[in-house]
Amino acid sequence: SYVSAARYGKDNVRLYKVHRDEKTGVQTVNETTVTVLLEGDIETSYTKADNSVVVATDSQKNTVYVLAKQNPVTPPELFGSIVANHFTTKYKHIHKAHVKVVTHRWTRMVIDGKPHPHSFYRDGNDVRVTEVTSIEGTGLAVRSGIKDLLVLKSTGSAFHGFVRDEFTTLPETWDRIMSTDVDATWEWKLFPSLDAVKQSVPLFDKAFDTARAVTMKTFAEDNSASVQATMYKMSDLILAAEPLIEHVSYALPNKHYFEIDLSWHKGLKNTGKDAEVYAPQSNPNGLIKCTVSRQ
Ligand SMILES: O=c1[nH]c(=O)c2nn[nH]c2[nH]1
Repeated sequence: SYVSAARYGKDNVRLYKVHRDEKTGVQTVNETTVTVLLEGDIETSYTKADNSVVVATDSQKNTVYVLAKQNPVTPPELFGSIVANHFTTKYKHIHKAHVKVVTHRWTRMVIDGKPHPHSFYRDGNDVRVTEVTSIEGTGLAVRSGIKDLLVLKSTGSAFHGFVRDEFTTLPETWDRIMSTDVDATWEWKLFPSLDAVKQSVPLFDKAFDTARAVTMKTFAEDNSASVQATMYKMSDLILAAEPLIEHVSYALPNKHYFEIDLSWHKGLKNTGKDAEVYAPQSNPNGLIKCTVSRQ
């Protein structure tokens, strides 16, 4: 047997950094969870118990904190690139470094109509996900995204015209609840170097804000014929917004809400146009995935 693939590192490195503006007294915070995984000439650490090739995961964790002190931690695409590039540059036997930066929401409080200088709240469980792979001699592959953005619309969603055969029981509907947990990813054109990432810094926050806004606006406004049709529209709009984005992917669970027939109780009408009381389903759920790429 032989090691056909291997990568190792530190997961769940929690990182918080504050910026203090001495002049205005305004403080800004950033909280992330970082994962580092290294690849390279490390097989002997598995096959020969040779630890001489092991950059300890503890050292990798230390490196994240040192680089966070010495460099900007935002946008996450920049910080992830700095960390990934560090490992493929400093260690000649490490040829690939994968860095994932999950940014948690701390939204500044507005108190009496004014943004508060140092108070924040978690206005949603959705996170900004950034994954950077530094490939020695090639460049930096950057993927950005949104995860755990839970959305629901109470109408404006239909599903009919699908295959009907001896396996079909699902009734057609022209008016249904649609709910999903958005997992969106957009892949940037390969950056040849860390400098190239630095030159594109203004694009990353703009792309994230656009992708989040497009996702919610399209979800809300599209008279959805299916999850498939709506997610394609979202992807197309994100590609149109940023030429450096080459692929957009969505993975959307269809979180079903089932009508409950209450007619057994004195003929109570609660189906079709009379439906008001529904049973949210934990499982099973639909799962609709797609990747839309630039022509
Ligand atoms: O939007 C939907 N897409 C599907 O493929 C599907 N299948 N059942 N319900 C569904 N809803």
